[in-house]
Amino acid sequence: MSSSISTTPPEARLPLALTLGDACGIGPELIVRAFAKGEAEGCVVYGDAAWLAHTARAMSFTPDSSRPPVVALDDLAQWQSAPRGAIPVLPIVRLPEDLAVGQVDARAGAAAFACIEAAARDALAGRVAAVVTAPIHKEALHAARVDFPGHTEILQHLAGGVPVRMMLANDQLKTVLVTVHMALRKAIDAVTTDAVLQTLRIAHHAARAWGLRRPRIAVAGLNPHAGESGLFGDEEARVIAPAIAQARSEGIDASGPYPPDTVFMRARHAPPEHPGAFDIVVAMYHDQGLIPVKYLGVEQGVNVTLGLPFVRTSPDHGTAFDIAGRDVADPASLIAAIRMARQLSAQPTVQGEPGACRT
Ligand SMILES: NC(=O)c1ccc[n+]([C@@H]2O[C@H](COP(=O)([O-])OP(=O)(O)OC[C@H]3O[C@@H](n4cnc5c(N)ncnc54)[C@H](O)[C@@H]3O)[C@@H](O)[C@H]2O)c1
Ligand SMILES: N[C@H](C(=O)O)[C@H](O)COP(=O)(O)O
Repeated sequence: MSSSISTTPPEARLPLALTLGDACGIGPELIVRAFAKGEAEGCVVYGDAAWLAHTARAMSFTPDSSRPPVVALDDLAQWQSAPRGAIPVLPIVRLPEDLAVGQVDARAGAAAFACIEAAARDALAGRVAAVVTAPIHKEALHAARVDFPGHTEILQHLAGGVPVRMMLANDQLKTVLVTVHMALRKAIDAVTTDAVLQTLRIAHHAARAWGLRRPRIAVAGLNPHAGESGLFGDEEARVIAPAIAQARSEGIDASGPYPPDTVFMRARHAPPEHPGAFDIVVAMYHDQGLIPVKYLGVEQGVNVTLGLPFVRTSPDHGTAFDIAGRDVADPASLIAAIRMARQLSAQPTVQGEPGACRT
């Protein structure tokens, strides 16, 4: 993760579960590319060995980077016996051969869900060190009658409904969202004092576990210019400020609400031009928090679910149906997600119930 997060090398005892994602998207080719680059060492793919082998055959490789062999495991316990450089696959699903890459297909949605479920089960049972998820397509999931919008909500459900928050992070910026996958009209109503306070507690707890003694958390407003003293809305004074005050009384270094259009610029850590006034920005809704991180470079960003009893990371991009199957997708964000999962899972207290935090 960021150079500002202290880490220790992971114990190599448990593998990372790497889910296949939507087979019609770029996930499978990114997984092959990550293994070919030697960046997925210690990962076991929860997916379909035949589909991955087929994907690998369709990709081009130079003499410096050869096509990794795919090995189907009978059991997770066999993962360490796979040859070095091979792609070990726990065959959770068998995908139909007539799936068309680049298209929404309920069968791909159902398979993606089965892989996530299996990985989460193993993470909850302590059989894997972390879960890294390749991208899924939300329409395919919906077509498969999976009643969750994304991984965040699926994993929250499988973990028993614990409070979770989505964080998007790169080396320069970390944002944690109060609301995630919902219509903007609903998101505005879902910005409550309790939801903001819970976000602050979860973000503070997670950042402390990364090694920040007193994380500086900026809170974005909801309205333009954070309401301009009530001229453009009163949620800042009525809803957000009381959450900040309560968090501060609990020892959390929260401040704001700040004008949303400039708070990310102030938090950006890229010295010397951008010294970074804050460690984390709490954003009120999905696009407010995700656009600044993705705009800095979709290849750098990592999505982390905070609050789960296990580590879960993901690339910050989606299934990219427009380029799937063309062998042009950039594996950098998936590789960053794998690296971050290794680092965070080496931190014993990174996840879990935050409660009220006093420093
Ligand atoms: N982690 C996840 O599971 C995840 C994350 C984001 C979006 N999604 C889902 O993915 C689906 C498609 O979303 P979208 O089209 O809005 O966003 P997208 O990220 O899939 O694609 C947006 C643009 O970025 C490009 N792009 C994305 N990843 C790339 C890569 N690795 N290399 C090169 N170019 C890349 C695409 O070609 C496209 O032009 C939606 O269903 C969305 O909800 C899933
Ligand atoms: N909101 C995420 C993004 O835009 O990157 C994406 O939809 C993935 O969400 P899950 O991790 O919940 O699948």
